[in-house]
Amino acid sequence: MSGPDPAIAAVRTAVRDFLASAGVVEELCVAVSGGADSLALTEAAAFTGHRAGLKVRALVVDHGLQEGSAETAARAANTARDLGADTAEVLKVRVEGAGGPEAAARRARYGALRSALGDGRGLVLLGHTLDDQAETVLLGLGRGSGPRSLAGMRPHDPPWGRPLLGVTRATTRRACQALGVDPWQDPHNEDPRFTRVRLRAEVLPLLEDVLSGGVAASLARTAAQLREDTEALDTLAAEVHLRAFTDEGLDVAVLATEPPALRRRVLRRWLLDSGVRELTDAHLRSVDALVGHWRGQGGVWLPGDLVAARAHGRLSLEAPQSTT
Ligand SMILES: Nc1ncnc2c1ncn2[C@@H]1O[C@H](COP(=O)(O)OP(=O)(O)OP(=O)(O)O)[C@@H](O)[C@H]1O
Repeated sequence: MSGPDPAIAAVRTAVRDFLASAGVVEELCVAVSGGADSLALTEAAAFTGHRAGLKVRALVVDHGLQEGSAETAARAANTARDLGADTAEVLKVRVEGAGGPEAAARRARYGALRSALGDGRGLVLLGHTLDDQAETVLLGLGRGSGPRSLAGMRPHDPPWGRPLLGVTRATTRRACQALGVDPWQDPHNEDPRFTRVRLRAEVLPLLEDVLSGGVAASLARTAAQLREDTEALDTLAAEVHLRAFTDEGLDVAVLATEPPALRRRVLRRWLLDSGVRELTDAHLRSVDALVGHWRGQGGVWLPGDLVAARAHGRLSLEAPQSTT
């Protein structure tokens, strides 16, 4: 008796392993764009989910941005049902707000997917692959991002789940072929005006050639290693935060004895939790200088209209003094 096609089996195994390590899942959803990644994922989620007694809901977001988007979404929903999803819904969203159409679409998409999920312990599976992870890491390296960005996307990031971070895009394409489905090709994925498209089409193939292959897997491995390091450092930083915390602000004496890398993690968490938005590395280093390079300097202005200042051995965060 022959088993399933190897590509289908590889995707199913990835989903099975992911679900086995996900803890209790009460509701299993799959975010379906209609592309090869999310269709292969849908089949594997239905196959694995049904064996675990779970119903599988396919969620397709229609951003309404491209002509014929409603038909594309309806087709994706139908294919998801054909592949075994128990239900398939199209979520129509309005794309608006700051940051350009890509960012606005992303916000609307994740907002709609989150709202579609019930209150229980539900998961929305996303079809990001090993290649997506490699592109994220490479992009981050080129832009000088910190280890948090280079750690890439997390497989378990409730309510999001990414079971395919160890599966290549070529495998999901082969799985779709073996399943007899014709995935939707997003025209944006061919458009060289997008940095990510050029990275995918030009930079990664060249790197693969120069380094004799295996680059995408290596980049994904680097991300996984950095993720472990980042999580360990975050745990240590949370302990320092607890020791430094007082009602009047953070105790400088506690922070000053810590290595800068740990100190900046404490300060980052403190600033983000206090409402600072779009914190850059330069901001963070200026706040850190209030501890590590103290020469009586004034407060640091931060996005979100807040000022971090040092007084009486404490760091505090306040609204700026009005000058009128
Ligand atoms: N229109 C959509 N409806 C439902 N899910 C979607 C849609 N578009 C993307 N997704 C989900 O997100 C996954 C990643 O998609 P894609 O790589 O196109 O997104 P991205 O914009 O590159 O990444 P990110 O979602 O991290 O911004 C898909 O495999 C799918 O699970």
